[in-house]
Amino acid sequence: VFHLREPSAPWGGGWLWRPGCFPGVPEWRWGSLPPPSHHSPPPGALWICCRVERTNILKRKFLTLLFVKTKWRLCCVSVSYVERCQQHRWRCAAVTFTCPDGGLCQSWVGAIAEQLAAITSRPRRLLIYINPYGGKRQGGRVYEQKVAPLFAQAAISTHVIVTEHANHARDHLRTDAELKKYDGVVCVGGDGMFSEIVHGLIWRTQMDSSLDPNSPDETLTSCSLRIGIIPAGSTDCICFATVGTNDPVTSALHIIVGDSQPMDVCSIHHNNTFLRYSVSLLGYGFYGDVLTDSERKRWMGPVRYDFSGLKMFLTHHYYEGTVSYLPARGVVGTPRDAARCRSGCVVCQHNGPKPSERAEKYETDDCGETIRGKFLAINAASMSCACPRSPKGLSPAAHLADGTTDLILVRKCSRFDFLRHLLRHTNKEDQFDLNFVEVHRVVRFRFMPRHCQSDSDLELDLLENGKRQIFGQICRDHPACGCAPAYSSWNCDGEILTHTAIDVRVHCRLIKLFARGIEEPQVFEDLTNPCAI
Ligand SMILES: Nc1ncnc2c1ncn2[C@@H]1O[C@H](COP(=O)(O)OP(=O)(O)OP(=O)(O)O)[C@@H](O)[C@H]1O
Ligand SMILES: CCCCCCCCCCCCC/C=C/[C@@H](O)[C@H](CO)NC(=O)CCCCC
Ligand SMILES: [Ca+2]
Repeated sequence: VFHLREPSAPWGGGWLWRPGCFPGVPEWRWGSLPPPSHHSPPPGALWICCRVERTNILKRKFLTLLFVKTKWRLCCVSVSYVERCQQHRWRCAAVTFTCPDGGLCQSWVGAIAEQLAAITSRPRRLLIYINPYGGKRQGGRVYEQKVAPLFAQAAISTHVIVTEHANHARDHLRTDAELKKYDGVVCVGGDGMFSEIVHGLIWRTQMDSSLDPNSPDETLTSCSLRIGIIPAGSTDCICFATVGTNDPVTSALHIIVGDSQPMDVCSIHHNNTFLRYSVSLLGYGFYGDVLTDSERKRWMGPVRYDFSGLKMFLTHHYYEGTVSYLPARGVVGTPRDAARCRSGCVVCQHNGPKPSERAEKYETDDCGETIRGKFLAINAASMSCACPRSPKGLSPAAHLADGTTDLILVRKCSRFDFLRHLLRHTNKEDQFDLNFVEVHRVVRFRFMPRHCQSDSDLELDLLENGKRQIFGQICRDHPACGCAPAYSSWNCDGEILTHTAIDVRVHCRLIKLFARGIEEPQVFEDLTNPCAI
């Protein structure tokens, strides 16, 4: 068999179904839309990638038998398509149509090519960054063996850059990359690598729009290029929470079919200076300490988080400070909802489109809430943060693109209670249904650690809590004492922030991913149907 890919054969997507009137093939029909009689995809009608090949097995066989060449020339059209498997995984499958007539075969190819060319959402040129040191250091191998062949099959042209140092991808995107040449940017690595791409693209977009990223009040311009994630990191929570699985082939197929999922991004500022962007977890206290400790153990690979997690759980530090926030008003949904953000989420559709109106309202609205206290953890989850460690995530009902973040405050409590809270991230129980945990859906918040509070605030504390506690705090601030530290660090999507006093604002749908959100199970229940291709 030899494959003869038509040089002009574009790759794209559409629907294949039966019965129909594809020329010469009574069984199957191809089109860019599903058949009108079906409200949902019929069994077996899946997104398609098309590969054209011409085989001459029979030709060769019969030539030796001195059969006339033209009579026995056999043409095949092989159509590759996406097949849904268990647990949100996608795989590439193929169906081959044989045709005794070369001209007819060419007309099929032409029909398919026409349909595919009409689909503009599919990327044709991608800029790819590979972090060779992420996770288990398998990024390069995963890309070469599992992803590159699929992109080649789909006729996607790629420019691949293997990063040589941290922030290589971010800096290249900020200044050097010729973004007009591409339909998307792909990172092969973990959440840290994704964060680099996000920082590079957002920065570049704001510069191109002459906007000031340092101002927390600036309405930022959304990035036009979509980002693909080939998971090869330690947590890979962005991929898991937007696709439902951490599987390189599945992610590659979502890129090939041109999916698009908008996502909220938080900008973090200190004294009107931009620090970083966050798309998943912004965590002070427990998650900040876990990250600080685990960075020293990078050599351990992904297991470093389990080790540092256990250590920080036993250490049981709490931190004092003040959190002020602006609740998300006029939005549908709360952090305690049973409903989850899924593909085509109606909450995101309802809350998402008018984010700037809400932001303006809040800028002139001074009625933020303020909470002062001792916290084991302060977490802001702009999305569920689901990952293999916690399949429902830090805030299971958070939304990918609703313009809000869920602010979770875990007050000082016993080790036993904190363990109950942590364990509930891994089972069906509600981690917020505890009297020392509160959760608020917000559009903006500030945190001020106690040691940064103004003198007047400290005097107020003195009056409220008595002299002894203030002296206790001063003692803790003193490094030589060996007492509990007065402040933690912020874990911002797996990077440590340089400041503890921060101002955070949510920017609704600032970026887009090559994903579609997690699909509801019934979408792929058809799999078990014997009619499936
Ligand atoms: N060539 C490189 N050498 C060293 N560090 C790099 C290189 N390329 C990227 N990095 C940095 O490595 C860090 C970690 O990478 P990555 O996010 O891919 O894996 P991870 O930390 O294991 O996974 P996760 O973020 O999912 O926990 C990133 O912050 C990135 O800036
Ligand atoms: C004693 C049993 C305890 C079980 C507790 C399980 C709770 C797990 C919640 C996991 C939440 C992950 C949030 C994602 C954060 C990522 O942006 C970040 C970068 O990859 N990862 C970490 O900071 C790594 C954070 C790792 C935390 C352990
Ligand atoms: Ca959100």
